[in-house]
Order: sequence, then C-alpha cells, then structure tokens
Amino acid sequence: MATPRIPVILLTGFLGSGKTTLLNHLMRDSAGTRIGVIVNDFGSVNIDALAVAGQVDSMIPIENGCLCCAADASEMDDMLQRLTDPALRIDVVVIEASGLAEPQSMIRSLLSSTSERIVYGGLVEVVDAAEFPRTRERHPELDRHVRAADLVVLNKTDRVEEEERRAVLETVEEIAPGIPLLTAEHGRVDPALLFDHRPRTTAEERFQQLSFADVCSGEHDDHSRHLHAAYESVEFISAESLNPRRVMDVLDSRPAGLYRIKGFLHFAGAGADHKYGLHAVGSFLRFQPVPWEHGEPRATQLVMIGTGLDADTLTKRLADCVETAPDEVDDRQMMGVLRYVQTEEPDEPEEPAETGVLAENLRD
Ligand SMILES: Nc1nc2c(ncn2[C@@H]2O[C@H](COP(=O)(O)OP(=O)(O)OP(=O)(O)O)[C@@H](O)[C@H]2O)c(=O)[nH]1
Repeated sequence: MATPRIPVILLTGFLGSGKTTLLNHLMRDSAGTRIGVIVNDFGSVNIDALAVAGQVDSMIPIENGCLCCAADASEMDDMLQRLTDPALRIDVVVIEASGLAEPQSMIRSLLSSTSERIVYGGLVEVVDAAEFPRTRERHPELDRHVRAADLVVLNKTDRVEEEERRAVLETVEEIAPGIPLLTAEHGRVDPALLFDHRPRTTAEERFQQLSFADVCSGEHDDHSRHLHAAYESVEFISAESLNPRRVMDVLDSRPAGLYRIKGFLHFAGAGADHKYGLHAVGSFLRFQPVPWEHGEPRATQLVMIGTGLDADTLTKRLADCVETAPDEVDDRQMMGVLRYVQTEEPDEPEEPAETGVLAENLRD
C-alpha cells in the first residue's frame, strides 16, 4: 500500500529568536510522533545540536555546514534520505535553520528535492518579540524572511508589555498582510498546529485520525492541555463529493487565524478516483492523492484548528462546496487542486515507534 510522504517543516528565525527552544518543546510534547531533526547550526561549535541532543534517542552524526549555502540540493537530499529511512520510522522532519540562513533558498532546495519519501511541509518563522524592532533595523532582510513564512510564531512575549506586543504584531502584519500569527512563550506552540500528533501505521489511519479529541487526547501533560485550550477546532464531514474549484476558493481565502487543516477530501469529477489528503500549516497547503481502499466509503473529513474562527461561516462555506451534479464537473476544475499535489509515492510503511532521531548537521 502507498504511504503519504513525510512532511519536512522548516523552522527559521533570526539568531536567538527561540528556534531551538521551540524545537525542544515540539520534541518533548510530540506524544509519540517520531520527529526527525536536522540542525543547521552556523559556526564551528554545534551548540544547537548539543541542546537538542538530550531529547532524542539516536543520532546521525554529520559534520558542520550551512544548508542554505548547499551548492546543490543533493546534499540535503542525502540527509533527508537518511533521516527518512523507513527503518527510522520518522513521521515528520523539522529542519532548524541557522539564524543566518536564507529561508527562500532552503525552500527552493526542498522543493527541488529528488527524494520521493518527503514533501515540503511549510515554513515556520520564529520572531523575538522583544528584539524584533531593533533587529529589523540592522537586518532589513528579516522582512523578506517573514514574508517567506507560512506561519509566524511571535516568541518571548513574556519579555514585552502588552502594548509592545501589539505593536510587534502590527509590524508583522504590515510586513506580511494576512500572515497566520501565533504568540508564544518559550516556544510553547501546540505541535498539532504543525503536524499530526500520533504515529500511524497505515495510509488509511494517517488520514482518518481526525477528530480534535483524537488529535489532542490523553498522552499530554497539563501544560499541553492548557495550550490546546487556546485553540478551537471545526470539523467538517460530508459523504457527498465536493466541487474542487469551490473548495479551492474556500482554501485560498481562509482566515488568518486558521493555523492548521488536516484530513482528506472526496472530490467530484476527475479527482473522484482518489481521496486527497490535505495538510495545511498557516498559508502552506498541499494535497496528496491516495487511492481509495476497496469498499471504502467515499467521504470528506476535515479538521480545522485555529483561533477566532467563525465556525458557522466556515462550515457553511464548505457545505456550499457539495456538488449537486457530480457527473457534470469537467476535468479542468481539478487544476487548482493539482497545483498543490506532489504525486510520487514511497514504499510500504514501517511499524511506528516512540521518539525522534537527530541529524546533528548537514554533511558527512
Ligand atoms: N524570556 C524568554 N526567553 C526565551 C524564550 N524562548 C527562548 N528563550 C531563551 O532565548 C535564548 C535563545 O533561544 P534559542 O532557542 O537558543 O534560540 P535560537 O533561535 O535557536 O538561537 P540561534 O541558534 O542562536 O539562532 C535561550 O537562552 C532561551 O532560553 C521566551 O519565550 N522567553
């Protein structure tokens, strides 16, 4: 059976903004999800790798390097191939970029990756709430970095007063209008906003563990429950097929507070042969077509997680996508969806396990 590709999430942000802290939090709170980590430290002393090393059970030691400067994508491909070896049972890869990395060139490398096991999963930019205005004056390129992000985490909000926090939020909004923005202290964001929480053994399960109760259930400490309480979820289920063009209209105009969407869709027309797994982090979106299982009931099931969501409007907009004349949907209506598809599918899934794997740096 074909398995979905492993999402690779880029974690960027200026020096000291809190990337490692956030990464450590994700690993601590991953609830059994196996996170493969690539730390792209800058300089000869690999402090980041040391900082995260305590959290993981196995390492791939690789020499120092700078991902954004990789001459060709094959270096990163090699690293990703090793990390996504089915024997390591990785569910998601997070690349912590050097604080001086150019996000755009990292995105390009990932998008041009020849690895058929991975798929680019979006860029999360960490911003230091206390330092951002000053850092931005010295490094105007930060604006470009924020604009390249799919989701911005305004970190270190404990270090600023409410007024200052609001001013930074406004600045980020000016730089990248409509960008999904989260605030955090010590990088404590809900991992469910970035990737699926639990390991899944089959493609079927990957796309079916969809209720918010499932995503946020059981295995967390009080702190993470507190985090979850800050978000709302909206679930949408339909046994009838959806019009792909109308679905794309909804997705293209989704509210900025909608940080995460996951699930699968049953499209009318040319897309009806597959279910389309959906993974969205902030403004990042991708679909993965997976053949329906023999006898599997056709359905759409989505979970949307965010803050300030207007659940009724969102549900109504999706309900309006239900296609009343599926036989009349012409193939071109799938084009908008196909823009977000990467099609090749890797090998059989392996049994899942509990913890993460670290690739310390970028070269052998
Ligand atoms: N007060 C406060 N300190 C924080 C917060 N998040 C991180 N820190 C501290 O800020 C410092 C830098 O955090 P890191 O996570 O190492 O930042 P980084 O972005 O990985 O740093 P570089 O690898 O140098 O780019 C550390 O001392 C953290 O403990 C926060 O929300 N509040």
